[in-house]
Amino acid sequence: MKKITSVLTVFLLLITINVQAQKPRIRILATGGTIAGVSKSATESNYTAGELGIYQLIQAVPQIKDNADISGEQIVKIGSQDMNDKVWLTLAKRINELLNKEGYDGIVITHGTDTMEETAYFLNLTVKSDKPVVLVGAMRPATAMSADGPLNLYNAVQVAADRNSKGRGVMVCLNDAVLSAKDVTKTNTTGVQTFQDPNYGTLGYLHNGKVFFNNMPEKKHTIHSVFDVTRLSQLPKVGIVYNYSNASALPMQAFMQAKFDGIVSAGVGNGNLYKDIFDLAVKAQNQGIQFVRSSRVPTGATTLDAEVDDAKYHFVASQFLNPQKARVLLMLALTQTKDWKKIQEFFNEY
Ligand SMILES: NC(=O)CC[C@H](N)C(=O)O
Repeated sequence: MKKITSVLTVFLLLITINVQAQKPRIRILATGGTIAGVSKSATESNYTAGELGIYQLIQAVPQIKDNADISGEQIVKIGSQDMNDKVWLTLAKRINELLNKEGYDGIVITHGTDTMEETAYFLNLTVKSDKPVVLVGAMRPATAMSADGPLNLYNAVQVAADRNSKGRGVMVCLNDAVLSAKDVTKTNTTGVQTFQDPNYGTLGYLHNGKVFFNNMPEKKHTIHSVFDVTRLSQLPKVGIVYNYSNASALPMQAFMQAKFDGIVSAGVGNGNLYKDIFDLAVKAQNQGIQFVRSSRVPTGATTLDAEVDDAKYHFVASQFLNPQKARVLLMLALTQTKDWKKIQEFFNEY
């Protein structure tokens, strides 16, 4: 009996050692951006985004293999100013396969910073897993003096490999900060500290490659999201119109003529509209084009029924979503319903 117990103990010990030795399997999906950018010199500020491939990026930071089993694949090689619905659908579907069918433990996406917040929010609503998905980029090209890409990539892998990252939705990791896809925004055109959450602060931060979390996102995301793009090959068409003094209503007219499915307004103040845009918004809504009020102001919510009577016109208020993220949620909402009340509920919940 004693013999059986000791054999069993050794066996269990071996299993434990083996489990501990297994590093989390992290897949890096590369899309381009400055993190893969190349310049003629180390000090020049003009460069071409997205030049380096995924294997060069992985080779440049061998330390990412210390705590994770790393593999990579190239999805596209673009500056993120050219990001589009097709790449979003490819990314969402591929991530769902990798996490739910191929047994990966986490995903890192290298991405240009210009539209990173939009891709992050789209994935936050369409990834069907609570495993970590982390977007990372850089503000200085790979060839620059003090390039920020290598440390950002190392940090992003640490976040994707950390057990405590689970259930926090899609995250953005740059400059030692971990930010929520829903609330993060690019705040500076050139500085390495560009990504901020001006309303709620960070989800966490990194120090010496260790992740420390201090917040959990409250709004619905990933496994709690009703949006499913598995069978979609395109998304509803939604455009954004900008409000300003003496604003032209021509962009509004163009979207209506082109029969867009929805229009988001980057309003002034609490989502207010220039009068010509307001008149067309009422018409658009009556024609079945859903109108969402957001704001060009970087902080605070666009609230329901402030100066505009949303209930009367069946407009939707974007709450804390900026215009570019309100566009993402409206596109996904329109895949489910055309009912403005239901769409407003989505904007309250997500
Ligand atoms: N810092 C950057 O990544 C900007 C490069 C490029 N415009 C992009 O968004 O991909």
